Amino acid sequence: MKRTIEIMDTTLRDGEQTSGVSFSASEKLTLAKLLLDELKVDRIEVASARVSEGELDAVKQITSWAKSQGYLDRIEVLTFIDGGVSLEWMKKAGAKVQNLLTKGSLNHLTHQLKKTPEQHFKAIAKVIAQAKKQRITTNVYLEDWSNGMRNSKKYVFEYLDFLATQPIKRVLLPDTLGIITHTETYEYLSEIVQQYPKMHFDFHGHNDYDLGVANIMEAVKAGCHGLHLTVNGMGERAGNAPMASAIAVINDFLPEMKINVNEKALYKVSKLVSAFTGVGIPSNKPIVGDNVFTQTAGIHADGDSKNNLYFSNLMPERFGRKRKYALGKMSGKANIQKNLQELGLTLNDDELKKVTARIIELGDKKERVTKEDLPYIISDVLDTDFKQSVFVKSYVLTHAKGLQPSTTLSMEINGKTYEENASGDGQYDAFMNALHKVYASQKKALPTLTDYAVRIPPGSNSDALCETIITWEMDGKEFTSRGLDSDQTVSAIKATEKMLNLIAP
Ligand SMILES: CC(=O)SCCNC(=O)CCNC(=O)[C@H](O)C(C)(C)COP(=O)(O)OP(=O)(O)OC[C@H]1O[C@@H](n2cnc3c(N)ncnc32)[C@H](O)[C@@H]1OP(=O)(O)O
Repeated sequence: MKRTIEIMDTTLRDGEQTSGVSFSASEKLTLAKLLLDELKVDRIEVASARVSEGELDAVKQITSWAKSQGYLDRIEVLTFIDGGVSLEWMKKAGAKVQNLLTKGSLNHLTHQLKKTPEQHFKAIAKVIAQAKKQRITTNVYLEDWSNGMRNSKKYVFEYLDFLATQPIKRVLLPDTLGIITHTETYEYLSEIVQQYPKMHFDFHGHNDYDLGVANIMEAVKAGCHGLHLTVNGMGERAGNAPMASAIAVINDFLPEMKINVNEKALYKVSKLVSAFTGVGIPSNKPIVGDNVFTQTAGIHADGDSKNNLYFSNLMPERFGRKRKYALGKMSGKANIQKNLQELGLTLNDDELKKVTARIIELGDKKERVTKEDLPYIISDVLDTDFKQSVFVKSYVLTHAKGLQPSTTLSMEINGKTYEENASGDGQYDAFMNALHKVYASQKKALPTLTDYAVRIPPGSNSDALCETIITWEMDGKEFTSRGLDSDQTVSAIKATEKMLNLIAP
């Protein structure tokens, strides 16, 4: 029978300890719903007690929603040994599970709390008893436990002996500074799990040596019952073990384990956390990075069409994503064919060679080429019949202090001229609102904008040029268009004009 591993997400507590990150109450509530209902993690840690009024409000909103869903026992708050102050805070917040922060190393106990083990255990027993009286469940963190195992093992086991006598639900073992190797993780946890077979142990890994995922894997093998993870590996310093990679590793390499997490929701949650925190996802971040399902080299693209030679278990569709084929100087015919197929275009061998040569030439100049540029390149290289049918003819963009930005827009579509005005939250938003009016007047739908990135193009030799790359979605298909101009809004409008021509009948 498979052994179930509980997944506790701590993006909203430990993840928020990323320098410069602060979630608003409504963002915390939105993420709490997504984490429990769509990603289907078992538990979430949502805040540390006592932090601020804003945190209190956020936890109140989450507990009130969770209560209505019957989820209160899945919402956890980190608390302190403070004579009941944290418990009072929890009561106000309506939370029912505390993760009590205690000292897992003699070093921390002696130098930070300046207590003896006996004094510490007595104070902890008091908080646990108080919590029990208030019907609050207690889990206990042994902060700096990994250092404790290295330097004060006798203390750790004395402490665990004491905890075994206490009415607690789980023992939470953090590698607080991310200092242990995968071998130590396995060794320390095996010893503990075997010595206390009736207790539940969670492992909480940090990523300071980039060993977060390796360590959670060993923790599971050693018999741990739960893992703490954060979306995108958010967290203090180098962050925590990242959710997406950890889930894929458990599913693919530990088939005797069962987890409830829904792989298909990993990408969506990752994007939302990135949007709320303003912390970008590195393009090579496993599972969720922009580039991780893109084949760049011509040989790889070719092999994909020949018995799926370059496919692995890590299929993009598992995570709600799609394989892409990059265009640039490392492209061969196969990359271009794959992109043409998606656009519904066909070229003969000779044409394909010419287009490939042009794309390599553009790549050599460090130009970014997207699938959506192909019709323009083909038309240019082969002097063929890609006729632009949609033109942004002219526009006025206004931006004045104290007034909403607005746009007056004139478009030509299949030879007919349309004019509209609209306001918006920014100049581009106003432009899009005017565009929507033009298309609505013809009963035509526009794609949804799903991503918008602005950068200085590499190799442009001028910081006055700016490139806007917009990702769109329509009828389940995702596509990207690109515009280049010295003005940011104009570059976005150029990218939008390209998109309009691609969807034009
Ligand atoms: C494993 C982790 O990631 S732990 C993360 C825990 N969460 C947080 O720290 C949340 C953010 N922190 C805060 O908002 C604040 O630090 C608060 C509200 C918790 C406390 O603020 P302050 O009262 O100003 O104290 P300060 O931040 O200086 O914390 C140090 C005090 O906490 C004490 N302390 C350390 N660990 C604990 C503990 N487990 N339980 C109780 N007190 C503790 C220290 O001994 C020190 O006390 P002292 O001033 O008497 O020497």
